[in-house]
Amino acid sequence: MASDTAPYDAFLLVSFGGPEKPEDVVPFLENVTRGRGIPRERLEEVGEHYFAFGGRSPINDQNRALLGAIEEDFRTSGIDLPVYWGNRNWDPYLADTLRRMEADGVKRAVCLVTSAYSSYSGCRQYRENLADAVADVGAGAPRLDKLRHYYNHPGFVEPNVDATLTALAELSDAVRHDARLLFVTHSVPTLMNDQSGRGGAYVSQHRSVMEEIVERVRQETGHRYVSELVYCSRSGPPHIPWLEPDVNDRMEELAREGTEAVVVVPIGFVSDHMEVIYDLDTEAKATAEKLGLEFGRAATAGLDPRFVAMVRELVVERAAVEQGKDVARPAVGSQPPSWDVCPAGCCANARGPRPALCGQD
Ligand SMILES: CC1=C(CCC(=O)O)c2cc3nc(cc4[nH]c(cc5[nH]c(cc1n2)c(C)c5CCC(=O)O)c(CCC(=O)O)c4C)C(CCC(=O)O)=C3C
Ligand SMILES: [Fe+2]
Repeated sequence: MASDTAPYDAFLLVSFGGPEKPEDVVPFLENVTRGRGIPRERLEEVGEHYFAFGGRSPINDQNRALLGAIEEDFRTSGIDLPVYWGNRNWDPYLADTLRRMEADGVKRAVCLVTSAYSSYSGCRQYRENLADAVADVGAGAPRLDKLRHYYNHPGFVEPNVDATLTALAELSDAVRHDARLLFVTHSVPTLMNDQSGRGGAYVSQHRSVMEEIVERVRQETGHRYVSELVYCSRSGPPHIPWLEPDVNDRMEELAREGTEAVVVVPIGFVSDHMEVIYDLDTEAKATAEKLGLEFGRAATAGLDPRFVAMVRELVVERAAVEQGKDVARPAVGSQPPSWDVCPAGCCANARGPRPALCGQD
């Protein structure tokens, strides 16, 4: 039987990677920040976040679980594609995974990266990592296509809507109605936002997800919650502007203005990365306690079956495109479905052009 995922003969999950034991932490941070100009004090501080969790990031286990769920979903949907996983910053490294794919006879794979939005860090840098890994492996490396951005796919947005509703329901009745929704994502340099997508896409994509969730929560609850986009994990030297406000700073202001409860909704993250379990569940929660704010945290998409099914739907959609067929491209909110092949110049590398796959340049 011809598979509806031709021309692909494998699926590749592409992610960030994280340390798994205390001895991994410093070499991991060196991998992440090589040539990125991150001050030493920031590195020491972030190292402490990892040490506080036993030197183990949750991200690799989350990717193993996601890959397992995708494999199972493929199997029950009659899709016969082997699944692979490779990282930018830690074992299993992309080049090692590509070597294994070559040895298994894989010729052409479709890739999902674990960043949903456009930015250099979340898109082009992965495209550069794929180019580097292919160059490393040589002529026998599989050909790679990257799935479109999925921040506005219903399979990503709907789990976030339900998670917001659940977190709101868990607040006490007295404060729920006037609770502030704080949609949280990873801060990036303002220049990186300016250069994201065809310009400013990082923030505008997050805003469209936030507005869609707020509207759907209104449809369910009859109340339009006052909402805003805030940031976590600011890094870099202090003289370089990054997206603001920081979630903690904003909670300070809100508490002073009389807000009694906040729900943080980490739409910038697909699972409970270190930024979620440290910056939100540990640091922001402590800030809320100090300020006397009631605090809720919405779950990330994680292993939600709709999110897992989205991966399959995107694979089938892209295969149909490659077969020359017309396809429906599900997308919710104010933004159209994203491109399959990144346009020239999108998510530019502020340090200058480098070889990248899956785009026009
Ligand atoms: C947009 C974005 C995402 C996408 C959202 C997504 O993919 O989910 C993301 C993901 C991640 N970032 C992660 C960790 C780190 N990011 C760092 C540094 C930086 N991130 C940046 C941006 C982003 N990062 C930037 C502009 C820097 C400055 C250095 C540079 O310009 O490249 C540093 C260095 C120390 C520090 O500076 O904080 C670390 C340790 C982890 C793993 C977490 C875990 O272990 O669970 C993940 C998934
Ligand atoms: Fe990061």
